[in-house]
Amino acid sequence: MDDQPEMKAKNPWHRPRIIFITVLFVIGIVSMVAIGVVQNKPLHQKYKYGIVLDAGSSHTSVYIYQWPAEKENNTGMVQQMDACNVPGVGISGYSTEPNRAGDSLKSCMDKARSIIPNHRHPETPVYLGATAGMRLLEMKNAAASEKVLESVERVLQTYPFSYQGARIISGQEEGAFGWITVNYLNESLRQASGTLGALDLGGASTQITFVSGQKQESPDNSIDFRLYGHDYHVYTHSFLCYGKDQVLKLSLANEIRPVHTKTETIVVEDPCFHPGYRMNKNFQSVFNSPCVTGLSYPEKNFVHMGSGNGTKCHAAVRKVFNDSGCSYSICSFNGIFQPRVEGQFGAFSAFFFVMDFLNLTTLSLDEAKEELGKYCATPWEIIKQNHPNVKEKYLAEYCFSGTYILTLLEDGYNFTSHNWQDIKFIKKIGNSDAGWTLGYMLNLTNMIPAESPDTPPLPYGGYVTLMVLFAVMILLLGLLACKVFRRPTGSAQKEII
Ligand SMILES: O=P(O)(O)OP(=O)(O)OP(=O)(O)OC[C@H]1O[C@@H](n2cnc3c(O)ncnc32)[C@H](O)[C@@H]1O
Ligand SMILES: [Ca+2]
Repeated sequence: MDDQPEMKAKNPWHRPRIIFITVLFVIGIVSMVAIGVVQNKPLHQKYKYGIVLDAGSSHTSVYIYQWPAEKENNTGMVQQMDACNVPGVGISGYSTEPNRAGDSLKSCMDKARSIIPNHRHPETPVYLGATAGMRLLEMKNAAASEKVLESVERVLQTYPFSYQGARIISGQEEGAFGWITVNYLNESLRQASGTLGALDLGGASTQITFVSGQKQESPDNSIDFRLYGHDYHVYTHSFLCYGKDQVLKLSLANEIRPVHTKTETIVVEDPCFHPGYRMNKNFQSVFNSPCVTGLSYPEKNFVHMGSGNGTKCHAAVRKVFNDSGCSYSICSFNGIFQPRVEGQFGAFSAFFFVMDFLNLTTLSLDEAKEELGKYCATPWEIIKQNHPNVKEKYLAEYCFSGTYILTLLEDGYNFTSHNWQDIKFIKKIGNSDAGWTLGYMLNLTNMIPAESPDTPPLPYGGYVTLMVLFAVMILLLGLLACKVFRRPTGSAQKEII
């Protein structure tokens, strides 16, 4: 028993060995933490890109989207990187010279090529979707619409991207993808809670889409989605010819009909244009659309003269809605089934442009009607003086467009003063425009899974924190163990001293 402490005290390697083991232990722990951190660190942000061309009736816009390469299936990850407005008219406006349709896209496509990194070009998908302008052209002249699509296809194929096709999308798709876009951007798809309805007003058609708990009486208007593990029963309808440019033609045509055409100068008085507004127009510009049907018209010009009367304008616009003949329990207009509107709505495109210009976005329905009445009665000269920088065509039409919007929402879709505040007039959500294009791309690239993707139980930050805490705990335990392990030796040494 006496020999033992003497032997330990004499061992010259005892202390260095403990130091060596401790150092190794510390290095081990530090390496473990370092490897954990490095291994799980997000890779240097790498983005992927996608391009969607919205070939609308009034103009084409090119949207470029980007998303972090490793997070394709996470909601809210795809963002709009850039939007480019193609100069000139929409592609359906090139029906008589189709080659110019493709050429018109070049400036925006060149821009896309310059802002997307070169090494991503071959894998960047390009989609073109045409909406109501091309639907109408197809109805009027199928061969011309085919040529226009061929022309845009030829040009898009000259770019180094992955061309995925140019086609006319259906009104149902336009409504559904607009709904997906706003709910994806609003991050409402992951939570089973409320979604946003989508209201889109274009130049040639308008769409209404919302989740409805009521019985869907018309299969054409009903879509079922399963997204991120949730089921959605969505009502949608697209009214062709009810975009604001076509309704202007319809309502003008209604006012022209009673006019006696034998007189020298035909004057059409219009309560939806400001007093003092006088413009020479061609009958053809009103009657050239398949939306304005069954009428012969004189090959003459007419004088379009404003009288600025909100009440009469509302009455004139009201005539474009047909309220008779609903074969369902409930309809919007023109015999189309529509359940009662439910929940919150995002109203975008021309709903926003017009209501925002008129400063009506935050008013109640009654206040909006009153303000609009005053605006319509304002003389055209004063309107022009007050807005010298606004395009004159838009400026002349805001009274009509505002009246159409209020009439469509109240008399058409049956919103009331009680649920008026449920409509939010929006242009963007975050940095991305509200519209059908993002939803279209998410769908075609399978970026919205039916089931919720498996997510790690801990976020990255939480994972690293836990790793560090555990490492520190093990280190402390190790040191404690060393101390306890050394204690008998120390007391034995003391005994010798
Ligand atoms: O959906 P479709 O019917 O194909 O048409 P579009 O896609 O071309 O239609 P937009 O939403 O781009 O525009 C809708 C209408 O609003 C008009 N518009 C665009 N910007 C506007 C602004 O700032 N003020 C007023 N009107 C505007 C435009 O000329 C159209 O008549
Ligand atoms: Ca549109």
